[in-house]
This record gives sequence, C-alpha cells and structure tokens, in this order.
Amino acid sequence: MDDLFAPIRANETLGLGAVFYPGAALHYQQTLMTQLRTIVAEAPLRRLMTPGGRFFSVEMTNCGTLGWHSDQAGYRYEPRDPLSGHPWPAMPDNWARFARDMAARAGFGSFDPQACLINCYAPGARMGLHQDRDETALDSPVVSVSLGLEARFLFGGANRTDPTRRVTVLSGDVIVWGGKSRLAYHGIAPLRPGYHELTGERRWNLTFRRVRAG
Ligand SMILES: O=C(O)CCC(=O)C(=O)O
Ligand SMILES: [Fe+2]
Repeated sequence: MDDLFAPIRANETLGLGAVFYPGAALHYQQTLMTQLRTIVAEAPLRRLMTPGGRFFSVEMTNCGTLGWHSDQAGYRYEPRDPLSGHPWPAMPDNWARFARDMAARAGFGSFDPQACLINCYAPGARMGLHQDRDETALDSPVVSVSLGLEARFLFGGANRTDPTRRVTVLSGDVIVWGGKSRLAYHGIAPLRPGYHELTGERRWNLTFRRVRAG
C-alpha cells in the first residue's frame, strides 16, 4: 500500500560488480517469509559467539548444504547445525532459483548457492563493517535480500578505511555484489525500532553464497 507513495528508486550500481535492485523481491516477500518460518522452526535462530568471545547482536540460522557458523574456534561453514547435529534445512528450490536469477541480472551466470545465511535484527542489532570471505568460491557473488523493517546498509571498498556509501534498504530490496566488489566491506547500522506488516518489529536478511568452487 505505502509502496505506491514510496519515492521511485532506480537500480543503482554501488561499485564494479555490485548492484542494488530496489523492490526486486517485493512480489515474492510473502512467499519467502512463509517459507522462512518453516526453516526457523527446524533450525532455530541463535546468537553466535565471535572468535573473541563476544556475542553477535543479530540472531542467525541457515539453510542449504552448508551453514555459516562462528564460535571461539573461528568463522567457518558447517554441513550440520551444531545445535542439533542435524543437517541444515534444505534450501528451497525457489529460493535458489530466485538467487540465481538475481545473480544473472547482475552479470553472474550460473550462480549455484550452497548456503543461505538467515539474519534476524531486533531494534539496536547491527552488523559491523566486514568482508564476506569465509568462502573459497570468490568468483561467485553474494546475493542479499532484505525483508521487513528498513535498515541502513553501508557499502565500502576493498579496504576497511575506504569511503562507504549508505543505502536505505527496504523490504523486498536485493543487493548483489561480486567480481571486483566481492570482498567489499559492508555492514548494517543499528536497526531503528519500527513495525512492518510482514515481519513485525524485526528485519530479516537472506544472504546466498557459494562456498566452495566446483
Ligand atoms: O543484513 C544485511 O543486509 C547484511 C548481512 C551480511 O552482511 C552478512 O550476513 O554477511
Ligand atoms: Fe556480509
């Protein structure tokens, strides 16, 4: 409803190989959210520990053949959910297809994601500037989908101190980064409180990655 009155936001290049697609998942967000509830019932959200012994403010889980995990032993991908010992829930075929289509739009053909990291932000939760570099398949892009409350996404360069762009990401927005931008620093500013009819007082984010080549 309010989408009618939202300012028109055009696709925008954030860097070489990095494209912002406002609203690209808008038609699909209800489906994604419904499927997300099933996945989270099987592999519950949890607050992971950083290698330094602190806790992430964002709650996470995964689906796919591999899932991202962190504890005092470091950042890594695991084939099983360490909480349950069971494999992660399967990545729904339509999710993988959607991520592949978005990657192709950004110029990355035949993207075949193995992992979907699911992030859930409550007010105040944030993700500091970081690179996604626990994958060896660095020729594959990252495809990121935002659901629910709006957030401020920061997108910089290959060095932590490079200047950052600040992009307001709304529900249904998609960002793809790969190629020369694959290791760009990025993060999410502390979430502002609010209410969204899709997700209530939360923001969700799905990031699709290929972890290992071949
Ligand atoms: O929540 C977001 O939009 C970004 C998430 C992210 O950078 C990550 O999961 O590595
Ligand atoms: Fe990231």
